[in-house]
Amino acid sequence: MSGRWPIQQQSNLLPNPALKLRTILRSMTPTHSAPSASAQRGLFITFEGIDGAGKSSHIQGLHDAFVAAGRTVVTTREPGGTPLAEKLRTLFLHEPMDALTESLLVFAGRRDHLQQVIEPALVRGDVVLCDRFTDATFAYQGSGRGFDLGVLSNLERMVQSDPSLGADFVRQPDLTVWFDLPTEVAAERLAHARVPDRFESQPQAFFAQVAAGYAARAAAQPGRFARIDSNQPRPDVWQAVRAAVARRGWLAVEA
Ligand SMILES: Nc1ncnc2c1ncn2[C@@H]1O[C@H](COP(=O)(O)OP(=O)(O)OP(=O)(O)O)[C@@H](O)[C@H]1O
Ligand SMILES: Cc1cn([C@H]2C[C@H](O)[C@@H](COP(=O)(O)O)O2)c(=O)[nH]c1=O
Repeated sequence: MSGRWPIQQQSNLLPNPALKLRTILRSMTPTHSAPSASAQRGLFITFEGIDGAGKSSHIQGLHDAFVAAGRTVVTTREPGGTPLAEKLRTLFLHEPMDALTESLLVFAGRRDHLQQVIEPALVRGDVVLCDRFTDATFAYQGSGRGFDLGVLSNLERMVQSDPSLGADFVRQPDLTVWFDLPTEVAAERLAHARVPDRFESQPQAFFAQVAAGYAARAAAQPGRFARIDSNQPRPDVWQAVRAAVARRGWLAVEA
């Protein structure tokens, strides 16, 4: 796959610090398109699913489609998205820790990411495409690790609040594209893909719990979620992703 996001994904495997820094900074740099005629509302779109569900190429595809439609796009990821949060990501993915520590690390990075990257981009009217966000914390730490969902809800409210946007404001994605794939298919795909990190090396039973966590979040907020059947050839998955965005009027329907 071409473009900058895959370069950043590979940074986990590459110990070269200069390359890592370069790829992180790239992720924070908006891709500018031709100026549009009128100011547009910012859009916050997140991408979720168990490891190996196949998000990556479609994030790049949506990036290209929004730029072609005249939008400025920021492509980013969690854990990560800022220099501080990328440092936390490295610890998160590679150091042993319990579920509370995982949750605190990921929400600390999220706070920085929101303040430094996501909220400013939305104020500018950009499209923010974020590979994973808080639904991943509920799915992985909550459902996967069995960590207290009430504590996660409190952290979500605290970290995603912004008093300048209202006393009760809690930032949520405008759309969450959920790539749903049977755990055995994801395991098969990952077996051929890369060296596994701390999460990717978990057994299928863990991913079954994570998948149940995503299903519960989607059932609780059906308007925000678009479930994509990822157990199809890549072009069909792409059509479904594009249609989910087009249905909301944010991209034209593809001919
Ligand atoms: N529709 C598909 N059919 C077959 N293989 C696919 C499909 N989509 C992606 N893959 C392959 O599955 C593997 C995982 O895909 P990808 O890295 O895009 O998943 P991901 O959801 O971004 O994973 P992670 O969240 O773990 O980074 C890759 O080797 C990719 O080439
Ligand atoms: C945001 C977030 C992520 N995780 C897990 C999910 C994945 O296994 C990794 C991130 O790797 P990716 O290849 O970039 O998808 O981290 C999590 O456990 N909790 C979270 O909040």
